[in-house]
Amino acid sequence: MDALGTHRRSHLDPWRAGTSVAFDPSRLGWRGLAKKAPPRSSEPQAEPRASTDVTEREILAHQRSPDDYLRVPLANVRNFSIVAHVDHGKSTLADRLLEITEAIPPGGRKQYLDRLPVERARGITVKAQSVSLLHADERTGETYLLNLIDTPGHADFSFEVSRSLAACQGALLLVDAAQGIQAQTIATFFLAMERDLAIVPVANKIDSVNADVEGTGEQLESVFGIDAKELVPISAKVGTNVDAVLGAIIDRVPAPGGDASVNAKLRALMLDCHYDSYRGAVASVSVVDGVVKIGDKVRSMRTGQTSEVLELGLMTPEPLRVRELTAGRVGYVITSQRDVRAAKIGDTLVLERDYQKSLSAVSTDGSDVLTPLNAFREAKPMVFQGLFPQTGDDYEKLKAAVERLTLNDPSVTTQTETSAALGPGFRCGFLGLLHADVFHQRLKEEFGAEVIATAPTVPYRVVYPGESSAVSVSSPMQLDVERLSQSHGVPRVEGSDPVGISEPMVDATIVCKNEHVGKIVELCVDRRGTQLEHTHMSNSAGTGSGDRVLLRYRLPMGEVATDFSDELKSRTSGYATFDYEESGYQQSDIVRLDVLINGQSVDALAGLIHRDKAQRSGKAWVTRLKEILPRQLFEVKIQAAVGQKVLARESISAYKKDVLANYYAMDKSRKQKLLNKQKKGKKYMKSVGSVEIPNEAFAGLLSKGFKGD
Ligand SMILES: Nc1nc2c(ncn2[C@@H]2O[C@H](COP(=O)(O)OP(=O)(O)OP(=O)(O)O)[C@@H](O)[C@H]2O)c(=O)[nH]1
Repeated sequence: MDALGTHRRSHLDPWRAGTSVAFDPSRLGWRGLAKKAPPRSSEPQAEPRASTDVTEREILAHQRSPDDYLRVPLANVRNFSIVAHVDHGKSTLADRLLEITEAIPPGGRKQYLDRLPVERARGITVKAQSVSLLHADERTGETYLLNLIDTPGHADFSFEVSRSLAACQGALLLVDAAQGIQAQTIATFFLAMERDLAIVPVANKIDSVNADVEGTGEQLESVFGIDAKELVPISAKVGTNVDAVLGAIIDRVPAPGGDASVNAKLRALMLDCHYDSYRGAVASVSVVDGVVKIGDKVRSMRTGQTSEVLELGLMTPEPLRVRELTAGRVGYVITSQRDVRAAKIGDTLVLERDYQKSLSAVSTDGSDVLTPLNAFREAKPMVFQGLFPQTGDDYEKLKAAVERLTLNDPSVTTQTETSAALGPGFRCGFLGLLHADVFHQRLKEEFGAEVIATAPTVPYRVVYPGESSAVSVSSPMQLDVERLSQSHGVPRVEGSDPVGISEPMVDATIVCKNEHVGKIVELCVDRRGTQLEHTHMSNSAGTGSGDRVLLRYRLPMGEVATDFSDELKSRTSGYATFDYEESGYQQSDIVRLDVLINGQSVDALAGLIHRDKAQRSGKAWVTRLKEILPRQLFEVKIQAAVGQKVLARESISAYKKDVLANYYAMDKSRKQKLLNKQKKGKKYMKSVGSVEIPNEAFAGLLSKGFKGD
C-alpha cells in the first residue's frame, strides 16, 4: 500500500554539466573547489580533479576493446541508476559493481565515481556520473552492457537524480538497513515511479550491528507497496551478496525500448554538457534510437544548432574512444560546436539529413517524422541572492569570475543589479543554499573574488493593480510597494489573477523518530506549515528503524530555503531527515521590511517577509545592527519599517573620534601615513547617507538571512 497517496516529487530542477572526460585534466563543471590561481585568459577554466590512487594505466589495462561494448545487442543492455538517501552507500555499491565487472582493479580508490575534489573533500556526491560496464552472466552465458549512473543524495542536487533517471529503465533503491527509509528514499522513489522505472530494492549495510533487514522490508511494503521478498540484502562495504544485485538488474530491469535497426533514425538525449578547455563542449548522451558516427552532421532539435561529430566515447570508467554510439549506449559526444552555452540539456540530437528529410517529404505512414525525446524539466533557481564586490574597484574582477563560473554551471542565473549601499553587482539564482554556498566558495578559491552576499530571497509572484498577469520578483527592491498599494479603484482585469503577492510553496517530507514528532510539529507551525500527512512507518515489533514517523507538510518555500534543515537537525539531534518538492504558489500577506539608518533606507538590508513575522524580524535586525555598527561622530538612529509604519527602533549614541587627536605633535609624514591608512580602511566601508558601515557588518548581518530569528 502506498502510504503517500498522490505524493509526487516535482523537484526543483534539472540541469547541467556531466560525465567527466577523466583523462583530460581540463574537465569542467561547477564544483571543483581546489585552490588555484585566478585564470588569466577569458577561457573558462578546467575543473580540478581529485587525485587517484588507481593509476590511469591500471584502469586502462582493464579497459576492453570498443567492439566489446558496441557488439552487445540492445536486448542485453540495462540502463539503471542507484538512488538512495544521502550516505546510504550508493558510491560504495558503485565501487563494488565496478570491481565485480572488472572495470577497475579490486581495492583501489574508494568511491571511484566521486571524481571531484569537492565530492571527496565533503564526502558527498554532488554530480551524477555514468559508467558502462560489461558483465558476463554465468547463469545465462550472455554478456550484458550495464550503464550505471551514480546519483547524488542531497536535496539541492535532486535535478541530477531526475536527469539520470531520464536515461534509465530501472533504479536500485538502496536503503541503509540500520536507518530504514529516510526522506530522500521517499523523494527518489517517487522520481523513479514518475518515470515508470523498474525498482530493485536493496538493503545495504547488513554487516552493521544495527541492521534490521526484516524491518526494512516491512517499511518498503508499508510505504511503497514493494514486496519485501524482492529485497536484496547486501553489504556494499564488505561485498556480501553484491553479485545478487547484478542478477536482479539483469532479470528485473527491462532492456531499453529504442530502435536499433539499420533504418532507425538517430535520436539521442543530451543528459549533460560541460566545457573542456582543449576540446570545447563535451556532451553526455544516451542514444535511444539509431546510431551516431564520427563525421556525422548532427542537429539539436530545440536550439536548431548543427555541428559535426568529432569524437565519440564511453566512460568505462575512464573514457574509451569509439567510432560510433549505437542505440542503448550512454557515452559522450564532442562536436565542432565549442560553445557550451549553445547546448541545451534535455535536448534531442538527430542527424541533419534525417531532419531535412522530415521537413521535405513526410511519408504517409509518418515514418519520416522526427519527434523530440521526452526530456526532463529544466533547472529552476529557487534561492536568489545579490552578490556584490567587497570594494567598488573589484566589480570588473567579480564580473569576469561570475561570467566564467556560470558558463560551467548553467543552472545559476545572473542579472546585473545595482544597490545604493553596495554599488554594482549581480542578482544570482541558485537551486538551493548548498548550491549557492559552493558557488561563493568557487568564486573565492578559484577566482579570488570575495563577495558580500545579500540575504536569500525566494521568487515571489506579484500581480499589480490593472495588470492581468503576474511578474516574478526575486529581490526586495524589485517590489513596487507603492504601486501595489494603489489597488483601490483600479478595476480587476477580467480573468486575471487577484492583485497581490503569491509565494512559492513546497511539500516537505520529513522522516523522524516518534519521540521527535512534537518538536517538529512545533517548528512546522512556526514556519506557517499545514500538515498533510502523519503516518507511522513501524515494523511489526515497532523497534529500531521501525520506530519512525513520516510527516508531510505544505510550507512556504521562503520559510524552508534558509535554515529549516539546520533547525530540524538541532531539534532532533540530527535524526530527522527532510526533503521537499515544489508545490505551486499561494497568495500570502507578504510585505517589504525596510531597514533605515538615520531615516535612509538601506536597500541591501531590505527583505520580503510575511506580515505576521515582520515585527519579530524587525526587532531582531535593529538589535543586531546596533551590535555591529561602529559608533559615529553623531547619533545613529536605526529603524525597521513596513511602509510608513516603524516596527522597531534603536539608536547608537555619538562617539567623538579624531584620528589625529593624539598626534598634533607628530611629524608631517607620520600624519600622512595615518591618514592614508584611514583612507584605505574606508575602502572597505559602505556609506549610507553620512553613516559609514564596514563591509563586515553587511556580511555578518546578511549571512544570517532575513528571518532575524
Ligand atoms: N558498515 C557499512 N558501511 C557502509 C556500507 N556501505 C557504505 N558504507 C559507509 O557509509 C558511508 C556512506 O557511503 P557512500 O557510499 O559515500 O554513500 P552515498 O550514498 O554515496 O553518499 P552520498 O553520495 O553523499 O549521497 C561511508 O562511510 C561508507 O563507508 C556497508 O555495506 N556497511
